Amino acid sequence: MAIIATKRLTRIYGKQAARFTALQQVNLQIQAGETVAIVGKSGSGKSTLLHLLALLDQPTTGTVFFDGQDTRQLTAQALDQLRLARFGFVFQQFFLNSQDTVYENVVLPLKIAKITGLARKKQALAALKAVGLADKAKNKATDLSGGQKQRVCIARALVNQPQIIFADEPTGNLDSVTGAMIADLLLTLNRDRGMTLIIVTHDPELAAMCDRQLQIVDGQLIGGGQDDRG
Ligand SMILES: Nc1ncnc2c1ncn2[C@@H]1O[C@H](COP(=O)(O)OP(=O)(O)OP(=O)(O)O)[C@@H](O)[C@H]1O
Repeated sequence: MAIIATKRLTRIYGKQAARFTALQQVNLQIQAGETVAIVGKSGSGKSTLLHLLALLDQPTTGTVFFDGQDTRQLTAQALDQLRLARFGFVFQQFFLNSQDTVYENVVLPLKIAKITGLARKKQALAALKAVGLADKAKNKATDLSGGQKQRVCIARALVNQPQIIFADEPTGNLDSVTGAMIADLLLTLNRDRGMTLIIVTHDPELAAMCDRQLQIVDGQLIGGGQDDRG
């Protein structure tokens, strides 16, 4: 069974004259362990789709299924729990607490999940080690390079051992060499741990490294969805 599937997923922003259909009737399936790039021109609806798949936003019509479950049937609290336990997020703008240490940033999802004591410390340090930043644990986040900051974000995303990592332009703020390192790191997590990766990207190299590309044109999925029967 697909870990994520959508049926006629549609998102309309605004009302009346400002009404805009950002995503239209998207049907797709993503299997556990896949790496999927969401590609398309600026404004085509990529981030809109990612936010819906990650259950950060709700469709106007249509459905997202997670592990076969219709997510419309979940309460807000159940959705929060699901995201916290199963999803990790990486964004272009990092969203680190810059005055906190690297360790404090990475440990945050574990605190929210109420994991305490030695288990928390071990998990956070293991995540930092996985991204090659164990030696920077005590540094302030603000003192890191762009590539290092993104590695902290990846450590934070994987610290809860999620099933899926959602990334929105994870290499967008990085030079090409650093971007390639980050792309490699994400793909390594998929290979070594089986984490499903769903990545919005303008970076053709990163997109080509993924198993599959979902092509979005004007809010419609024109290729790569696996299931377009609707
Ligand atoms: N909150 C919103 N209210 C109104 N329109 C929105 C909103 N968010 C996005 N849009 C519009 O929906 C369309 C799709 O936006 P989206 O951010 O999904 O595109 P994108 O493909 O991710 O673009 P980019 O590559 O530039 O990030 C755009 O035309 C955008 O202006």
